[in-house]
Amino acid sequence: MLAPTETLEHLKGRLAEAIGLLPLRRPNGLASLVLELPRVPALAPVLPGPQFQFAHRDSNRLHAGYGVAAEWQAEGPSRLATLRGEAQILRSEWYQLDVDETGLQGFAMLGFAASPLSPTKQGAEELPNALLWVPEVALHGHRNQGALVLTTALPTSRDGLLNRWGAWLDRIVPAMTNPQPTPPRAPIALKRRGNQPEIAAWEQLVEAALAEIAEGRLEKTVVSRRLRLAADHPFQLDRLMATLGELFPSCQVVHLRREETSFVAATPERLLTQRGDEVEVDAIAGTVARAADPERDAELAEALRASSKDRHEHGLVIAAVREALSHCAEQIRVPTSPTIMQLRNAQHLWSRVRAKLHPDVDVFRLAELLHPTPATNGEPRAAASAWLRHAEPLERGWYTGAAGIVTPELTGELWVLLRCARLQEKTADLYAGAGIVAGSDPLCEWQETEDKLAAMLTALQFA
Ligand SMILES: C=C(O[C@@H]1C=C(C(=O)O)C=C[C@H]1O)C(=O)O
Repeated sequence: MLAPTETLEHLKGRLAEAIGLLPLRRPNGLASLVLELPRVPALAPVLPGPQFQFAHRDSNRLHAGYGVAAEWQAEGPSRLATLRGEAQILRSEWYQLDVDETGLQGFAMLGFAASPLSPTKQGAEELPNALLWVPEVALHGHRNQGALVLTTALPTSRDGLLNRWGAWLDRIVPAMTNPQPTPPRAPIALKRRGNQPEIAAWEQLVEAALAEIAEGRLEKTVVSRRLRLAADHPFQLDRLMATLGELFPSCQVVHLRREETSFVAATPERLLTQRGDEVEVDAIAGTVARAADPERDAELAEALRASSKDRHEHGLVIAAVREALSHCAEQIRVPTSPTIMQLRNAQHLWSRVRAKLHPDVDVFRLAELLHPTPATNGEPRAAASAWLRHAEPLERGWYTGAAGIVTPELTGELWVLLRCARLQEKTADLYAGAGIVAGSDPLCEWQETEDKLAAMLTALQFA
């Protein structure tokens, strides 16, 4: 195996050899150079500046990006259509040079806030409403194979590019070989700095949702809350990412950062995975806690499986996913009954829905059709969005939005942004929600959000 300095020299050598093969004088578009890595880290290093990371421990997949080679932002009801238009142009103008024949290529990050409309309440994001982002450096790892993908906007000069990309390699390659950060031995004390809404206002919010349901205007809605935590030292992002990966190996661990604020999640829920003409969607709704005692834990799971309220809540998500897919796919397959997804702090009813896509359906179209599902918004969709916009006292920002990876062919995988926090120095804002249907109890739903918040809260104690 190559030592870190040898890896750096090797990659710089490959860069110097290959740079002359790139069409740097083209008047527009992007050029990417794919360089094979002899060793792939489980996690991408956290560096200063704009970056994103998606790490999934169980499937050994890592996608990360640093710097901005190109980006497009959009807002409003046609935000995904706008970004699709940009991506279609990009697709025809993106040159990829895979000198090491890795079969890997550059990719973009697509992400968007819960609502396409501009914020009306306090606590707005630093992230734009919707963003398509091609990083200057991408790190791609799957099992033992990995690559660094360097990307530039065209036209550009050979010498300037050699310097820029060389400097990126100097920053990233040594950082990639750093040992995994060690978490503190004992959990750090975090102070609770208040909820939005507090419990009394939450009860009123749930009662108001139940009244909408009783009057037939809504069938389901998902109300959410924010918990502010304070630490006595700035959170360590690299430690947090490592801890989330360890605690939630089946979840997608996400980090998004443009400026000062880091958005971090460990989400169990995929909005969609598109592979060739196949699409997979997670329907996850219906939740109970975990119990330390295995017998009690199994009883809880059984009660969830048998609960008609939770099955109804779950069924609404399946019906909406089915309806969304009927516009772009056929052979929609839904399991006859949901299985139980067990996470450290909660267990959910889960159905994996699959379908065969019509030709020319891309990830933007799928996101537009599927998001938001009743798992995070409600049913009917438009009525639930409108009701939440006026009734929910917090700005969700990217919580319950989605983010993931888009390939140059415009396929990809997007994750619903749940079990997440916005971090700024020593402050963390955590978000969680609960689905309300007829029969929901406000205090049980509050407890459910506590269980969901516990995911990020536990991890933050080791950051
Ligand atoms: C809204 C959240 O989770 C969603 C709501 C669920 C429910 O109400 O049972 C379960 C999983 C998620 O789809 C959250 O984690 O904040």
